[in-house]
Amino acid sequence: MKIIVPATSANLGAGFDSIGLAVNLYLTIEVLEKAEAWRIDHDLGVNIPTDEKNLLLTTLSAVLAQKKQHLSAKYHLKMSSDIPLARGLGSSSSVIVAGIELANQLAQLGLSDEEKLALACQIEGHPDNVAPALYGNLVIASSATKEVRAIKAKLPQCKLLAFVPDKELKTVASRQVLPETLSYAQAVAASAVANVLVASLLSGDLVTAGQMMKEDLFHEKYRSALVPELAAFREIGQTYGAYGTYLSGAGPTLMMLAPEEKITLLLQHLSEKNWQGCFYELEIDSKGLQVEKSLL
Ligand SMILES: Nc1ncnc2c1ncn2[C@@H]1O[C@H](COP(=O)(O)OP(=O)(O)OP(=O)(O)O)[C@@H](O)[C@H]1O
Ligand SMILES: N[C@@H](CCO)C(=O)O
Repeated sequence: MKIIVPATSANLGAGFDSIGLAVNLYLTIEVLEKAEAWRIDHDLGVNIPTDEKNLLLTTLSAVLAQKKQHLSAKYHLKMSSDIPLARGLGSSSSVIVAGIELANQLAQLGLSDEEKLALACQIEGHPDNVAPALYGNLVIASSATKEVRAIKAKLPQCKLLAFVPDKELKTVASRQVLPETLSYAQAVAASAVANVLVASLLSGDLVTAGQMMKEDLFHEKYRSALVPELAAFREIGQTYGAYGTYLSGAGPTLMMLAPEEKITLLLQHLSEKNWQGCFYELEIDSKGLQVEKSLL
């Protein structure tokens, strides 16, 4: 059995903690033979555990505990991923979604998509990465009230260009620079920008959506000191024809939405900056979580 989960790019500016899209980089988990103890073979570096401490297996345990289930067997697993870790492309959410599906498959839980999303939100804390990791495409979601609500949509036709810096930025660290409170007037203004962002995305108006990404009042201005390339990335985008730019997730990845015919020119100007990192031309993943040779 094989579980495949896409990377995700959250926030899109003003959609902080509630909007995200799935992109075509993948985490793959393969279940191999039964074993005396859990073992995960991977090449993700020495900081990623190969035993029960791995987020995949802590997620599996949390789901089994919540469902009052127990597995009689342990397995040898193979994990591979082309999602850069701690870069703002939802690496942790992809593992959480994979861990929920692993529990679903091995314990035959028969979880619905809604139950998987609710579990994922409990573990991750917000839905903007886990929802598109599960469903694919663009998802606008809220777990702010008791029920998790998620609306699936298609991103209007465009290309995605990401700059992924060489350095990690953990979500926890990137959230520490955010203010604890916003005034009533600030909250009203920030949600007005977010509302227009959503309306423009759903009506296919990427020009307005790009404006609203830039006008975010929830998080980018507080985080810009952590990602010094943001201002120049945005300026190049604006000058050479991108629809919009935003800090992907908690950063440091920067994302640009642009018409296909502008990508070469944009890449040319961005490359001249000689920043430390890689550029990725990405596509939307429209499938989300996939299981091959399902046990259910
Ligand atoms: N394949 C994996 N196996 C186990 N743990 C992982 C794996 N991928 C990511 N993680 C854990 O998640 C951490 C990164 O999560 P973090 O939320 O900081 O960033 P991200 O999910 O990559 O980006 P963002 O949430 O901003 O989109 C890693 O440092 C590691 O602890
Ligand atoms: N919305 C989250 C995404 C990263 O988990 C943030 O920006 O902190």
